[in-house]
Amino acid sequence: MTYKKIYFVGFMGSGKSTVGKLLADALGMGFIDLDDEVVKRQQRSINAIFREEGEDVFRRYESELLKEFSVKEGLVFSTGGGIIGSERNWQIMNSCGVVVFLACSWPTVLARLEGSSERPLVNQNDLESLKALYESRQELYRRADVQIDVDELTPEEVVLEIKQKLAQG
Ligand SMILES: Nc1ncnc2c1ncn2[C@@H]1O[C@H](COP(=O)(O)OP(=O)(O)OP(=O)(O)O)[C@@H](O)[C@H]1O
Ligand SMILES: O=C(O)C1=C[C@@H](O)[C@@H](O)[C@H](O)C1
Ligand SMILES: [Mg+2]
Repeated sequence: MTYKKIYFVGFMGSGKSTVGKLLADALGMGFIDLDDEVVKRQQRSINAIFREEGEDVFRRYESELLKEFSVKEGLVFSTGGGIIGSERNWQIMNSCGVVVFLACSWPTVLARLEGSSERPLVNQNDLESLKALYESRQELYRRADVQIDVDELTPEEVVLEIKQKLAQG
């Protein structure tokens, strides 16, 4: 079955990029990783954008691309971990498709992000402030239409569970 659009949201390391690609392939839908699209469009890394123009400008680029892709059908998106911070982004996602939250515990996030240097918010923050950011976002992520608790699941199992939940409507 092809859906209009599916948007993955969740904290860094929750598996949005990994699972998004797998689900798109399983459903025969196109796949867009919004972080990768910003990098392609800007021809700079996310670290460089944060360093040279700051987080607010990165958020603007991210929102512009979300809007730009909203006219296309049959796409699965992995969004950046902070997409949920803007009401405008929610309006676009809610009006264009289904939002799926990959819920991941803090210890699992930590294990998955170990050694990561591509994520400016991981580089900039100490563990305590990164955890505070994680906690402050949970309520926003829970606004999604569907939640999958991913800690104990392989990416393939996450995909199966999403397919089941989407089929239930
Ligand atoms: N269900 C899973 N089980 C085990 N490892 C996973 C699972 N999902 C993702 N991973 C691993 O966790 C790491 C982070 O995954 P991924 O890059 O997909 O997260 P993300 O949500 O896209 O993060 P970001 O918001 O920073 O882009 C990768 O090394 C990936 O292989
Ligand atoms: O959680 C966040 O705010 C971010 C997550 C990444 O996906 C990137 O979008 C960027 O590093 C910011
Ligand atoms: Mg990603």
